[in-house]
Amino acid sequence: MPSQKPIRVALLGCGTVGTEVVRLLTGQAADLAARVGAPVELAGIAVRKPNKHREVPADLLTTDAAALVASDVDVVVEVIGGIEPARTLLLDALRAGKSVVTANKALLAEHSAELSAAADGSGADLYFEAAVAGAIPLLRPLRESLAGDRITRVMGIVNGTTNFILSGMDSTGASYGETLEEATRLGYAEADPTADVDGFDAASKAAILASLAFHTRVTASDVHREGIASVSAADIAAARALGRTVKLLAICERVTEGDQESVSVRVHPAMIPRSHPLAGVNGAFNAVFVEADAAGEMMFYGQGAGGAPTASAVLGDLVAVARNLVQGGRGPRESAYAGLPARPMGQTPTRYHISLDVADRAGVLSQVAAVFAEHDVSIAAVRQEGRVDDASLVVVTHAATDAALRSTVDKIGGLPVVREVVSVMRVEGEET
Ligand SMILES: NC(=O)c1ccc[n+]([C@@H]2O[C@H](COP(=O)([O-])OP(=O)(O)OC[C@H]3O[C@@H](n4cnc5c(N)ncnc54)[C@H](O)[C@@H]3O)[C@@H](O)[C@H]2O)c1
Ligand SMILES: N[C@@H](CCO)C(=O)O
Ligand code: NA
Repeated sequence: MPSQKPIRVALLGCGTVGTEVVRLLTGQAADLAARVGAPVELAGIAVRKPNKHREVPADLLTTDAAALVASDVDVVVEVIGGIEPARTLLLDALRAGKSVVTANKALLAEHSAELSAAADGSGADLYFEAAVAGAIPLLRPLRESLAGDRITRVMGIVNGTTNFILSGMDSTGASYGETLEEATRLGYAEADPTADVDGFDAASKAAILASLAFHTRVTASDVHREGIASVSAADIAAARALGRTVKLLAICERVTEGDQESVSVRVHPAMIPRSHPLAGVNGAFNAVFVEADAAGEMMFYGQGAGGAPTASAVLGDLVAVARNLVQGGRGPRESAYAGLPARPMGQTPTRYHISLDVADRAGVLSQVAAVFAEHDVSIAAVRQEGRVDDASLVVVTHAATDAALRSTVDKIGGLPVVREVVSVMRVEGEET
């Protein structure tokens, strides 16, 4: 057993993740001590409701999180969530030289500059593996394992709730509303699912991923965000007809134009081929596809949410910061030296799938094609199927700027021969 002085840990928040952090920390105390080289001791747990029943030691509970942070602790683990009071508590901890482990993506996506500066000021560690894709080791590979490579793209499914809903719509053909109800009933979607279904959660994670991948400070406001509420059963059926499926993707891309580089960071639903590795990621699982110059393509897959999986990542970080305290040294600092500009969505190259109901008569296809040509959008594939008195027309484009594609869709929707724009969706994951 290590004889070193214990590493004292303050836990802030004891909900879904916090409860599991306590369980792992106490249940594996001897192994953790051996791995760290000193006992890791829970000094206190800050909660809001001390009388709520919890499977944690009652004598450690306090409602005064600020006093716990200010007490004689070495590490602060934050699993409260939200901006305040988490921001102030963590800034106080870091400024006092206490290392921080947090799962709080919303906070990091807005305030990582301030938090990193506070950590640098005192030499404390700031670790946050649990903030993106839960248990899946992803941030450490980006920050450390791939630090010698040049990452060009990070694309993934980073929200379990929306993936559960889209997978359900795909397998049953049901509407978005019906599937959301089912997800809520089964406890996957929260009572207020806004952060998930409107893409806020995924956008925070995309900002964190892009910052690490491109050594550039990216915040949530740099991320173009679209949720899944407008994905219809018709969109899913249109994807299915083309051998594709719809996923909510977080996409972080390095865009090179001449000698200018920028980063495009976006969250939106997109059709991907069923043969793509991300297409087989169903239910509440997460997966992230990374492309780097030398390493090539990599995929990280596993449980992106849930108390125990998220606590696994928190404990991994806790062991890392505790080891640094015992052995000396520090984890990686923020690396934002590249400072690449964020590319506006309108200027980002994307591809569209457009499904239309059109009149079935001579010249319709050429009228539609003319609108694409007018906007300099090149067509990759067209499929037309005649029905009794109209026709279904499906167009898949080559890459063009998102603004040109949007204008094309607007103009096509206004053509008298177009009866209905059935489905418009971006296409990712293959060259056409
Ligand atoms: N649940 C997941 O699957 C998951 C996955 C990855 C990351 N996260 C992140 O982990 C964090 C915690 O998530 P959770 O699911 O455990 O949330 P939760 O709502 O279950 O738990 C948060 C707890 O913090 C408590 N709290 C609120 N304000 C407090 C305060 N001022 N002082 C002390 N306690 C306070 C709440 O009462 C609640 O019990 C969030 O940042 C979340 O985004 C969660
Ligand atoms: N609400 C998130 C939790 C994990 O961050 C999800 O559904 O993926
Ligand atoms: Na992770």
